[in-house]
Amino acid sequence: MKYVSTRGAAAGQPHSFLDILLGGLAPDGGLFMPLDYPRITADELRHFRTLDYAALACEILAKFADDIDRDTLAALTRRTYTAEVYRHTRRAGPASDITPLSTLGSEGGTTLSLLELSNGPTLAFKDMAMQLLGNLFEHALARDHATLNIVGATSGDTGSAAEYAMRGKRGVRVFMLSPHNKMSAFQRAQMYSLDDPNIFNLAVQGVFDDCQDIVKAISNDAAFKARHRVGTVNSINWARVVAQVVYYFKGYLAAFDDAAWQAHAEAPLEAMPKVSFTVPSGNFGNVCAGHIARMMGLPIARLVVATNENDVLDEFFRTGAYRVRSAAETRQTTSPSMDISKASNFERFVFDLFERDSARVAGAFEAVASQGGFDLGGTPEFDAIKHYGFVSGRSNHADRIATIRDVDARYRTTIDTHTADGVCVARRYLEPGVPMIVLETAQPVKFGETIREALGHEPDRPADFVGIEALPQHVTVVPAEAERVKAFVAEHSAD
Ligand SMILES: Cc1ncc(COP(=O)(O)O)c(C=O)c1O
Ligand SMILES: N[C@@H](CCOP(=O)(O)O)C(=O)O
Repeated sequence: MKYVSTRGAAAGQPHSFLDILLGGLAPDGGLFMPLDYPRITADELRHFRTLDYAALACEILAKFADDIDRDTLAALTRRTYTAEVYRHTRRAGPASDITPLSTLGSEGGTTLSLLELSNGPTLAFKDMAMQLLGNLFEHALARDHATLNIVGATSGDTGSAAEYAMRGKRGVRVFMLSPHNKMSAFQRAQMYSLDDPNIFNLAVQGVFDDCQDIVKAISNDAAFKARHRVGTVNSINWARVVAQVVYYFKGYLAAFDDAAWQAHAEAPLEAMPKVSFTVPSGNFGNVCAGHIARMMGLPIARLVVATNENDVLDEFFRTGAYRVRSAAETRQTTSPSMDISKASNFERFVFDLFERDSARVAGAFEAVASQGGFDLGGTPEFDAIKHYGFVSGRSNHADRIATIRDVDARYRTTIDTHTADGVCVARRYLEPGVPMIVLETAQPVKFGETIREALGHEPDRPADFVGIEALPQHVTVVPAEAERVKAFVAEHSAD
């Protein structure tokens, strides 16, 4: 499989998977995308049902990473997706399911379920891809005898997932930018209490988008990037997205019982039953993976993009206007990891929507940089969005509180604030006979303040996180200036 930039001008393209594994943006400022999508067959889908998570991940990754030999890939996925690593499961299924599908109940003539993606070391869906990335990076660096300085941005969960995945890894240093004082107390403690010598936390005086802009500025500085061997772990990195594709397949495979599979034992892909997914969204990385799964042929009816009060994406899918917000307009909410007003991966979807016309994509994102957005309202592209299954909705603090209370009362299940945004919006799109799967993106303990407000008690806390907020914290506060961050990286980078 070869990869090209969404903006079309990346030198030396197309590239292989290993070529683009460690980097971030393409050299022309675009994002890497596969030249085309590998398509699955109905028989393949039926075969996937016999596989455990590690084997399923190997099958799907092999379609995108054909420059890693199959045995190595199998060993890497087997080492990553273990019951020991994804051990924080609370409700359904054995831990070895890795991402159990947990049925809430029947609503609107269908089944409403949660796909548990937060059972890994840091209790958020980021662990699903990040643990694999840690092992892939180790493989690539060992091959090249190289070192890597990872510069990343987080609104709360990517940071801890990356740091837990990379801590102690030889030749790797992590410089993680987070918005100063804008994450939950638990999220801050998770990141800042690490004292591994290869981990550096930088609290940026700004919002998440400022952190992300700095990461992109560094990624766009080819000389700095090369001199300090800068890599990235945000979802601008293609490997992050592709690792997230796997659990859409897993969710689909778990959504139907044996009788339904038997009834479709000979059915072609078009006749297989469909599911819908609702995805709490901010940077568009998670739902972008759903889009890719759908483009590969996974029978998905709807991809529901759920936002919080920071509703840039909801506005786009309702009206066609993509209008990014300034730092001052970005709200600090109780689903803080989604407090994002410039969604990095949205460009990947626009690339498909514009039928891979990279000049048009470049023009649209130049308009984002110079005029703050673009408007597809009333154009054929806006009409075409429905063919991709996308719909959207937003929720707010009151909705989150009401949804957390309702799910707790009806189903004896405590959900986190981001998953609550998802459940709230999913309920607007239930269709009889089409199972609705909401991606559970974090565990409630990460947002204890809001859970207390909603339920009047503390969420359950895994034993390994008891007392974490009281540990000493290690963080350097910096202004939202790329040059200041570069100077810090240059001073502390791995040789
Ligand atoms: C808990 C949680 N939910 C949802 C999101 C939004 O996901 P994405 O940025 O991939 O759209 C994030 C951050 O990415 C998150 O940490
Ligand atoms: N919500 C994320 C923001 C970064 O998203 P990413 O998927 O691009 O890494 C976070 O929790 O940090």
